[in-house]
Amino acid sequence: MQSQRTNIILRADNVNLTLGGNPILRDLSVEVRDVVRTGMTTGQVVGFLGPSGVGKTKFFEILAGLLQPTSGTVQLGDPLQPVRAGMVGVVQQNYPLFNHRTIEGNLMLAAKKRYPNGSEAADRMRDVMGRLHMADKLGLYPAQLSGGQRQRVAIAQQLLCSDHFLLLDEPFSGLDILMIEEVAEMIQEIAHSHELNTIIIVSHDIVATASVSDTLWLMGRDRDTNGNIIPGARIKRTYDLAAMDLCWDKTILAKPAFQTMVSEIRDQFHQL
Ligand SMILES: Nc1ncnc2c1ncn2[C@@H]1O[C@H](COP(=O)(O)OP(=O)(O)OP(=O)(O)O)[C@@H](O)[C@H]1O
Repeated sequence: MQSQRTNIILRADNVNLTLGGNPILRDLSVEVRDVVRTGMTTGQVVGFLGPSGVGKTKFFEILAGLLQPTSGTVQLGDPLQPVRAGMVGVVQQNYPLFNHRTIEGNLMLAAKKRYPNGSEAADRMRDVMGRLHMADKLGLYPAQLSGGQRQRVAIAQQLLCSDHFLLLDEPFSGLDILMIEEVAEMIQEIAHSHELNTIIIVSHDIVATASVSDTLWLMGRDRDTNGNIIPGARIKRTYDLAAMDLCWDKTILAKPAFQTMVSEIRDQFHQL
């Protein structure tokens, strides 16, 4: 399908992070451009892959404005502006919800931060929950939901109080195959509900992540001429799945080019 990448809507420039004297991220630069398809609203989905301990979470926190890098900048939006905490919704794995409040009560707390007018907050909350096929769960308590349903509520919470950008930490972990498909569909649905919507997924599940992404970032470290690791991770490789015609279509999972890419990524993990 014909697509184009236009304005930059997220940009990290020469991000460095040193913790306890150890370089964790080194001169890390990356950008996300608005993907445009004629006659369609197309958001962006970036899959962010890398071996355990390489620095994904730290970069994730910097992208969300939750951690200040040692040097470098992150800008996002259209027009670009320096990231501040709250601009990016972060959905962590443990989906923190207040157990003594109903789902509606939990979500109204988030919605009122952004929409001080109670009836507007309630309208936005019902709209978001409707889009996530959860409108009938508003009266329940968190303990009455399944893990997947709690995840949806956590996503709804972030959609209500942030601006187009969502970071999902391990959205597929602990889910069975049917739930993975359902979450993948939901991610695409949210992404494509607004042109600027951009979802960044950090995950160890290469296939599920690649199946929903239009871009993949591979994070890793360089090696010197003797093969020793140079401390500090960078984005080692970017796959443009839109240009490779490997996105927005469930049938890509069966395409030989998709399978070749997945095994290439698996092989690269040993070097990253
Ligand atoms: N406060 C700290 N001081 C020093 N080093 C730290 C600190 N916090 C994290 N690190 C180191 O930073 C590196 C990157 O950690 P990070 O949590 O970002 O990795 P990750 O890629 O998200 O790993 P995983 O996939 O296992 O969650 C790790 O090697 C970790 O030991």
